[in-house]
Amino acid sequence: MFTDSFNISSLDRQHDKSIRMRIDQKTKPPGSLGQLETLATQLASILGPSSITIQAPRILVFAADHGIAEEGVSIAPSSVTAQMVLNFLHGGAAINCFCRSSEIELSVIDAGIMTAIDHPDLIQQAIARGTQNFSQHSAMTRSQAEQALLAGHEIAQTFLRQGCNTLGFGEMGIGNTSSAAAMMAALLKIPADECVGRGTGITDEALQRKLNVVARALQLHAQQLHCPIDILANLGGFEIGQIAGAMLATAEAKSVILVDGFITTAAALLAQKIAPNVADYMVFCHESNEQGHQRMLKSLSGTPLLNLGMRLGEGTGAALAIPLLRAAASFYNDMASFESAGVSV
Ligand SMILES: O=C(O)c1ccc[n+]([C@@H]2O[C@H](COP(=O)([O-])O)[C@@H](O)[C@H]2O)c1
Ligand SMILES: Cc1cc2nc[nH]c2cc1C
Repeated sequence: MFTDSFNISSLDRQHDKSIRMRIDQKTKPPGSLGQLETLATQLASILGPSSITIQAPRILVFAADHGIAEEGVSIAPSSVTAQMVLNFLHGGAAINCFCRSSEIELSVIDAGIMTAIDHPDLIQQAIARGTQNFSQHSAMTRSQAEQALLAGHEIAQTFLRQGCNTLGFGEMGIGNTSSAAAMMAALLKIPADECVGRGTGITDEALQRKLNVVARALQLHAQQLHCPIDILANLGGFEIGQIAGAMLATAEAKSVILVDGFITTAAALLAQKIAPNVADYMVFCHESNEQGHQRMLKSLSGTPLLNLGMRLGEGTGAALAIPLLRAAASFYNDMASFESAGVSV
C-alpha cells in the first residue's frame, strides 16, 4: 500500500528518565520553566539527549491555489496567491521579516499556483495549476494526491540531507481554509460547523456561504472519504499534500517538525492519519485565531507554545517559535546544576 512507504519509528523513550533528571537538577524550582521544559524534553528525545542543537532551521512555505475560491469563500481572489509568492521572493512579507529577525532560512515552493512564476529562488514542483472546485468535483486525482505527498517528501529530504534538523512549515493559498476545514471534518468525522471559520476575515454572509459549500461538498464526496489519501484527493490542496509529505520525511529523519496554524495543522493531521508516529516529532508552535484550530490541536494532543491572536499562515507562527526552541536548547545544554553552582535548596 502507498502509505506503507513512510517508515517512521516512534520516539525513543529510553532516555526520558535521564532527560527529566538533568532538567530537574538545573538551578531552578522543579517545573518552573513550564512549557520550555516539555519542549526541551521533546527536543532531547528527538535529537539526542547529550546536547540539543537546532541546526540550520528552515521554513518551507508551500503555495497553491484552490478551485473552491470561485465560490466566494475568501476576502481575496486566487490571483493574490501568486502576488504574495512574489512578495515572499522579494523579501517583503511577514514571514520574510520574522525569518530575517531570527536568522532562519526560508524556501518558497510552488506546489500548484494558478499561474506559473519564473523566479530563480522559487522551487518548482506544481502538481497542477490549482485544484478543481471541490464543491463540484474531486479537488484532485488520487494519483495527484500521491504525487503531492511524494514531492513534499522529496524536498524536505533535500534540506534534511544538507544538515538541517528543524523544518517549519507554512503555506499560502487563497481558499485553503475551506479545504483545511473540509479535510478536518472528514479526518475527525465531525460536523462542518466545528471546522469552518473566517479564514482571511470574511463577513457573516460569506461565512454562511462557506459553511454551506463545505457541508455540501462533504455530502457530495461522502462515499469516497475512506482513507487519508482519498480525503486529500477529494477535499485537499496541493500545498496541504506536499506539507504532509514533507512532515513525514522530517520524522523519518528524526528531525523536528514545526507546525504553524490552521492549514498546516490540517496537513499535520493528514500526516498523522497516514503514519501515527509522525506526531511525536511535531512541535505545535501557536494557536491560530481560526475557529477550529483549537479542536484540531486537541485531536493531535498538541499544546501550542504561543497564542498571539494570529491568523496569517505563511509559517509565521513557526518562525516566531524558533527563538523558544533555541532558548530550550540553551537552558538544557548550559544552565548550571545545583551541584555545579553550589546551590542547595
Ligand atoms: O494559519 C492560519 O491559521 C490561517 C488562518 C486564516 C488564514 N490563513 C491564510 O489565509 C489564506 C486562506 O484564507 P482563505 O480565507 O482564503 O481561506 C491562506 O493564504 C492562509 O495562509 C492562515
Ligand atoms: C494579503 C494576504 C496575505 C496572506 N498571507 C497568507 N495568507 C494571506 C492572504 C492574504 C489576502
